[in-house]
Amino acid sequence: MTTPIAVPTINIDRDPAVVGREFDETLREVGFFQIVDHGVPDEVADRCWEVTRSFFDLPLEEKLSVERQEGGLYGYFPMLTESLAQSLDAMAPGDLKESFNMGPGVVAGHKPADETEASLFSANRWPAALPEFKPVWEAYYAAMSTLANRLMTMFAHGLDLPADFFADKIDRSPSALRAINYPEQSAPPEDGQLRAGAHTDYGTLTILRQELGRAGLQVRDDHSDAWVDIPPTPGALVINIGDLMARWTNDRWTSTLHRVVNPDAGSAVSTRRQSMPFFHNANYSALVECLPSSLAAGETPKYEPVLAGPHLAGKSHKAVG
Ligand SMILES: O=C(O)CCC(=O)C(=O)O
Ligand SMILES: [Fe+2]
Repeated sequence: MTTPIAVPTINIDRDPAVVGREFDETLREVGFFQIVDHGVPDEVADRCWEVTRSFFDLPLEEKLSVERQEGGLYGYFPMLTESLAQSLDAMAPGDLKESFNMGPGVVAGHKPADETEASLFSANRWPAALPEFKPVWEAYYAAMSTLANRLMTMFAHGLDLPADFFADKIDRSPSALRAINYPEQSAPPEDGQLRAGAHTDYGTLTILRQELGRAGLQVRDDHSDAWVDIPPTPGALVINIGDLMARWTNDRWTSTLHRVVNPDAGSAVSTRRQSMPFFHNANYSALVECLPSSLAAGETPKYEPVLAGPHLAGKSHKAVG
């Protein structure tokens, strides 16, 4: 039997060129790692985490007052609204989760290219019952954007590109901050129904905060034909790359399949789980095509060039119908 892949923990408070090199070594094997010493202030992260829990504890009608609008991507998604497995065209029941989603909002001076981009830059919805929710989420969104930009610079180093290679491709990115609540399961799941079905993320990179003590996130290891746990680790954030980065690198870096499994039935302790992924994206009109530094002599690009925005919107709509 092959040894399962290791998902390393990397301190990023070091020379970005050295860290980028370590990212490259890891991402050639598996599209996931954890980071520590990432500079996100604890109070910004913890206040956001706590107000989010209060949001999910609100009565359903309060949550529905900020429900996602038809065709939109932001606001509250009730239980079973999304099936991530369907983003890969697999047939699967709705995921056993509810979520709240925030986008960049309307950005002054940015003129969307078309209606789809305008929907990604539409106004956010905020729950009236929690006045502190909006400023606290905006602060965490800003901290995640700053961290994502730093990681993209490190990625450029790891890919032998100029440090600012991605800068003009991510300066108007429609990134999304999401909070997910996976409630206790009082009834058995349907066949093939998970907390989050197997999927790859769609964008450049994802920054995920998991709840300590609530396992469930697993990544696919094709070499050993197994699912490998990513344990929630104090102070660490999980980083994974999405499909756009895999396309950019011609699969030198893999957009790894992952899922969130159901808790054991009849557990004596609470199995409610909260997580907060920040899905970083490239600009809507950024052309994502094989990077010359990722093409070995004699190789041809595996993917057609795509515009980042329509690729993202196409995948989201498959998952939420
Ligand atoms: O909740 C988690 O730990 C991961 C969720 C996830 O992979 C996603 O929403 O894309
Ligand atoms: Fe994911």
